[in-house]
Amino acid sequence: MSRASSVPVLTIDGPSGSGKGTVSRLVAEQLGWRLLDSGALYRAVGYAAGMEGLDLSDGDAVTRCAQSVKIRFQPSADGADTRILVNGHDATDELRTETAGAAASAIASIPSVRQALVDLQLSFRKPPGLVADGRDMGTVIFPDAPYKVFLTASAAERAKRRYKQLKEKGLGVTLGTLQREIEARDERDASRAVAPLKPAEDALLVDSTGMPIADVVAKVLAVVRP
Ligand SMILES: Nc1ncnc2c1ncn2[C@@H]1O[C@H](COP(=O)(O)OP(=O)(O)O)[C@@H](O)[C@H]1O
Ligand SMILES: Nc1ccn([C@H]2C[C@H](O)[C@@H](COP(=O)(O)OP(=O)(O)O)O2)c(=O)n1
Repeated sequence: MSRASSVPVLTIDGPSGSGKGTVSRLVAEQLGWRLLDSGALYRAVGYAAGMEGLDLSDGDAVTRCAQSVKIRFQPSADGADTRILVNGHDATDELRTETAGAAASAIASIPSVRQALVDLQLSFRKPPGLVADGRDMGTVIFPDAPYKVFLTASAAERAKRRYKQLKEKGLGVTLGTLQREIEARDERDASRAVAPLKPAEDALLVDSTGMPIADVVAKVLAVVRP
């Protein structure tokens, strides 16, 4: 799937709440590499399909939406925050909700939707390098990446992290519901026929349960700079 390229890629795949987004951003900053948040693309398609009033299980309609949607990552002037524009609308806050995560997971199981996002993802591979965060970065999109990590943590810890994160954003959630939602999403992402959530054979497995973020970042950076 990926075209031959000499530009290095570090892939960071794993389940929801394992810390992929946080670790990818910090590692990309340290390396001075670009960042691909592939989950945001699936979230944006789910969101755009919802805005169009589409039935998320209507594969043809959602695929047309994925082929035509305009997604733009717009970094703030100081680079500390990135806004995500979907068809010109700043949808950053809506995209972070668990509802958007569940919609993303649902449309992500449609093979033609995944296919519609391939070229866009490959286009992020530019010098000096790319850190790619998702579910199938090391297995499907960048199988030739020289550096691959699969980041996990226990479901209980991932739910607690997400609970804290959403609470801080003022979103009303309960820990029990969140853990059930996370487990349901893991199950769907891991059991789908195309590009399921699973470690690449050549990925380093990192279990971040009980591990401070700085230690995870150091471990992942060491994959690129031993
Ligand atoms: N090792 C860690 N220890 C404690 N909290 C963490 C750790 N890694 C990430 N977090 C926190 O967990 C939440 C979810 O992390 P995030 O990077 O969004 O995960 P993912 O992208 O895998 O869903 C964030 O609030 C983040 O700060
Ligand atoms: N490369 C990817 C990235 C995300 N997805 C799907 C499956 C995920 O449940 C949703 C949302 O992904 P995202 O990485 O934003 O979610 P988390 O931050 O891990 O909760 O999108 C995918 O199928 N393939």
